[in-house]
Amino acid sequence: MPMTMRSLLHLHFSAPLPPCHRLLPKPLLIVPPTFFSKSPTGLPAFSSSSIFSFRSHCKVPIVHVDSPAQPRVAFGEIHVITGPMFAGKTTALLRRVLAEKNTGRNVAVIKSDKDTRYGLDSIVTHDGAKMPCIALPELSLFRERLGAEAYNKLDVIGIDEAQFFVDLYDFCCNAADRDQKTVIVAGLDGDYLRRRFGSVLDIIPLADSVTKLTARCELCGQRALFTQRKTSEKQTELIGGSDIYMPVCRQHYVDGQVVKEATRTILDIERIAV
Ligand SMILES: Nc1ncnc2c1ncn2[C@@H]1O[C@H](COP(=O)(O)OP(=O)(O)O)[C@@H](O)[C@H]1O
Ligand SMILES: Cc1cn([C@H]2C[C@H](O)[C@@H](COP(=O)(O)O)O2)c(=O)[nH]c1=O
Ligand SMILES: [Zn+2]
Repeated sequence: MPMTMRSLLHLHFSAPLPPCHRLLPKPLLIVPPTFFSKSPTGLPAFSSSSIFSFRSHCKVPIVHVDSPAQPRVAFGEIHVITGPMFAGKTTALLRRVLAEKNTGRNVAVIKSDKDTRYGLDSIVTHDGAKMPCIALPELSLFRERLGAEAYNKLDVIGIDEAQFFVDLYDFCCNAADRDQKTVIVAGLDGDYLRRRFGSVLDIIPLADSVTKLTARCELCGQRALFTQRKTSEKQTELIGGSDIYMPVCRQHYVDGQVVKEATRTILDIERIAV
């Protein structure tokens, strides 16, 4: 049964568009050639006059695809790499961006300017591997900092320390849905209390792929899923490396929390006793 014009338009416009699409240009109507050719019943799906009226009624650009098998790439991609500290997130990001660059694609890497551990002009792994990057307080400044012409030529955007970007969701949404970029995002899923960290978890529904990496537990060598803070600071954001944090398995995370609670209780008792 050939799709009728009304059902096609209903299908195309009935799905509610999520908020990030508010900035998008008018939606494209992508139709395969079969839409305007013979229908399975042998009757033309639409006569030439109805095509004209379809175009005049359909107030959105119509993009023909060459064939249903190879539609033109009209959208980008989002790939998320997450896990605890020392899991290899930056290493994986660096490798994927290099792989894209080696295929001739135009790449750029962004990191949060809050990450001052190794300077602001590169992303640096805990092993010391480096790649030039642009350090920003917010992702919305990227296009302006790079320049519109250079941005439009970009194929791949890498983002490191993604947990520090408050505008991660909208940036990724627009870069992939509107600007046809491949966005590769590396960031912590949880903070030292195993709570969601920034907006990394928010972009999971937008993602083509999600990779959760693990490190090695500093205390037993098992898979480390969590990051334990070794110091007593309580704020969520505290920049640092192995001086402040260590990756731990579930058992040693829980044990560590018990020790911290017991220590806190003893200190409170001593404080009261004085
Ligand atoms: N406990 C650990 N478990 C795993 N890797 C560790 C550990 N401590 C140090 N490393 C080193 O850290 C590297 C990962 O660094 P990096 O890619 O910057 O991780 P992330 O970005 O996830 O913090 C590993 O290749 C390894 O050499
Ligand atoms: C767990 C945790 C980490 N941070 C900071 C510490 C580092 O500067 C980065 C993570 O770096 P990496 O590339 O993943 O090694 O985040 C923080 O501010 N708060 C935390 O709870
Ligand atoms: Zn352990």
